[in-house]
Amino acid sequence: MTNDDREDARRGDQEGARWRGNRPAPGLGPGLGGLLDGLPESGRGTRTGQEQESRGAAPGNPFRRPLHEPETPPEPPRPEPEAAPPARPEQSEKQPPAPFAKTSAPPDPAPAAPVNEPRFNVIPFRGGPRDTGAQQPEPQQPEPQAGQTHPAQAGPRQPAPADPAHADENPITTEPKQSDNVHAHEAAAPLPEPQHTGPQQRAEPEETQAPEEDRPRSVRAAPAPSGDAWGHGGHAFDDAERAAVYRAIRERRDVRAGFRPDPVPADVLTRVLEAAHQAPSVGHTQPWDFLVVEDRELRSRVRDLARDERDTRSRARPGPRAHAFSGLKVEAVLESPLNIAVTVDPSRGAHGAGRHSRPASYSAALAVENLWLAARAEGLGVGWVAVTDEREVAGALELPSHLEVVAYLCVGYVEEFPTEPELGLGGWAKGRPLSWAVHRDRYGRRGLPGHEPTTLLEETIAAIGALNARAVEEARDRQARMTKPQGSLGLLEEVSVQLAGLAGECPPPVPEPAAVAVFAGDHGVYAQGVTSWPQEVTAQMVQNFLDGGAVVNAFAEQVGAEVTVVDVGVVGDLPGAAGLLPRKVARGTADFTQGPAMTRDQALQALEGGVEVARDLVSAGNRCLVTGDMGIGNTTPAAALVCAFTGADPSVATGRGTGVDDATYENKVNVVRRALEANPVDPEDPIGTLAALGGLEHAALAGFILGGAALRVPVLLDGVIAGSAALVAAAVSPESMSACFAGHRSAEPGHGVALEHLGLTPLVDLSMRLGEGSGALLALPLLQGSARALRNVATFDTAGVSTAR
Ligand SMILES: O=C(O)c1ccc[n+]([C@@H]2O[C@H](COP(=O)([O-])O)[C@@H](O)[C@H]2O)c1
Ligand SMILES: Cc1cc2nc[nH]c2cc1C
Repeated sequence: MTNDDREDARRGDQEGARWRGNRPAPGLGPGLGGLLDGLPESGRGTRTGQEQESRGAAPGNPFRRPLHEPETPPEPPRPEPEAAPPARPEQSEKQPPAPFAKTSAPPDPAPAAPVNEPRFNVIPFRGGPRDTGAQQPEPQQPEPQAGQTHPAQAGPRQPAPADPAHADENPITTEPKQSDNVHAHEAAAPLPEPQHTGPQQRAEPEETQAPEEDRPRSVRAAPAPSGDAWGHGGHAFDDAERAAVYRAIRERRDVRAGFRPDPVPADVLTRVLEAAHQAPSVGHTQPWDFLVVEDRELRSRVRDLARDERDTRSRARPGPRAHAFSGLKVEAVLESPLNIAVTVDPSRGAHGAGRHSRPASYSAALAVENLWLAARAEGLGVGWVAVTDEREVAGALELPSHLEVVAYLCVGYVEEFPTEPELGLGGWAKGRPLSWAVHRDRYGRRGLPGHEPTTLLEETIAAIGALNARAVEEARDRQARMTKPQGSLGLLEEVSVQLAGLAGECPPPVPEPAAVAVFAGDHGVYAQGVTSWPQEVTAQMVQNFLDGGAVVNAFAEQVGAEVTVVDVGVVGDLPGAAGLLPRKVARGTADFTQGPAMTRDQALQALEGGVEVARDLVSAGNRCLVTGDMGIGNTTPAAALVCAFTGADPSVATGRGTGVDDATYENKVNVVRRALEANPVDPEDPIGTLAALGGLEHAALAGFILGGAALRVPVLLDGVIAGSAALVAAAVSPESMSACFAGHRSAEPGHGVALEHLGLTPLVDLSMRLGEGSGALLALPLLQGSARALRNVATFDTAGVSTAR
């Protein structure tokens, strides 16, 4: 085969070129241009008619087939076809079709579609897309007049009206979407706004209430969407009381600093303790005790324990996390006027109802929450010192040996209550929207009350949008004004522009901290002799990752990234360990030379598993997601996916993986060819194709990419396994590529084919072929450097440097 023949097989295919037309048009710098070009000046986004179509029920929609179809069992194994001879160009008429080569004509020029901005379910960055026009500022609420209820006390907000600009964007659910800039949890509870004045105008106790028409207007039942505002049965609190309850819940904070030394009056403290003591307890055992600690000597002991523990843990954390951890304040133990240790006696009421199944600490935790809410209502701050080992605290407090410490709390009046949870303000973690946590009837059927349940995948795809045009423009403009010759940062300039467009702000946040997720799975095609390594190496390497002994650990440590390993399909059992997410969908895939590798449901489960991992890592405060993989034999399904999605011939897309001899390589090419023949794929069904030809880690990686894109967090791709998963993600949602950066180009030839097809330019090209996330982690500082340059480098005007003549 000549080079020209190869080129023909890979690229000359007209149909392949047509499918490529479905992705954003290339045009900017090498590779990245495809993602950034075509952003209309109007800043109304890039969604083409065709892309719109791909979200709806129109022809060309990858979801013409429902995502969750009734399961049909894979066909029974077919007799093994005769081994095909090695691929030769003259046999091209026998080659399997390139299904995704046939799907689409080139997109129409971008019409004035809405700007794609963070929206429903997107966790906005702090200081995020506000200035892009993407997020409308909260309407200014007038300060309450005397006797009026402040809007902040008014209970959960009404659902925001659907944003007409996006009203048609989710063809899968029929429910109106919530406004982009409203967190689902903020808009969730449909309480009517209070109509009355203040807590002093309380409703009469229930039994003495006047007839409705005789009550003051302020406490009359407000018309409510369902039932009356007094609640069905008339037992609800009045509006002001409910608002107060919800306010205490909403404004409770874990206060770490800013305690005032003023003493807490005895009556106030007693009320707060009384509230704690009224907590529900399993079997009404009330297993708690409250040790009020004012003695400075005792408190100093606990403070020292907390400080030592914090410093030890901070040293064990990767770079940016260590910094954040070392900033955790423990001084509140002494700054606050008193501490309360909530203890539990596990032996109390051991024969009580329900105690066999619920440990006493459950009840004590409820007492802590009651205490916390009552304290908030009294204007008292509470900080839970959670960094310490509770047994050591018990020792420091000289507790009787049958008692355990459930919580150690700092209590006192405070300078202020933080507006948001402090860990959120410090970039440690972001709250999960309520809609992520509510399932209907069956786990996975997500939907808030009153909304049609949807799947995680549908919701994720609906949330993905293109780059923010205004931020892209600002970043380009700034690049041109920075104190350097234009273009001198090469590809990094476009990388920074893409980061800005993704974040919806210029300069964009530096993508740190980063987390690498290594998705691990095994493969039925292993039986076809496609690799020279034993299958058990997958599980053994997972253990190595968890023990910190692999290349991914070394490279992750270097760049301060956290390593998470996700078992989506390892054959063997993996013992539970910190850093391992057990998300096994199956014990490996089926042999795809005999039929589909996975059922559709398995592929969907793995995809959604990947989305969840992305969500959780971003909720944990990560600002960059790095892909990793582990799976003996997984370069074979990767090659098959590359062939299916790009039209490349197996002889072009297949490589030697971990390293195989010539005979094994010939066989591997043949196996890929047979797999494509055994699984005729529907060009309009990318998920069916994934199920037929992919692996569980490929599916999870595709979900991980989609999940990152929906949250507008950069996804740094590793090698050929990630590249093949990105082909799936792009077929499902072309705009998801706006979040993707190719960390490196692997030596595996299918990776180059995939990257070219996707229009991604690798940041590093070191002939590596390890996987695990190794190549992407080496590229992480480049991604971060591009954002740092845009943030930190002075412009010609501010630095007083002359521009070129
Ligand atoms: O990332 C790549 O491009 C890459 C290229 C070759 C091999 N690998 C890794 O090697 C394993 C699969 O190789 P193989 O030969 O068993 O298919 C799997 O664990 C991959 O992470 C990874
Ligand atoms: C040892 C080994 C380490 C790996 N890391 C990723 N894939 C791998 C494959 C093998 C065989």
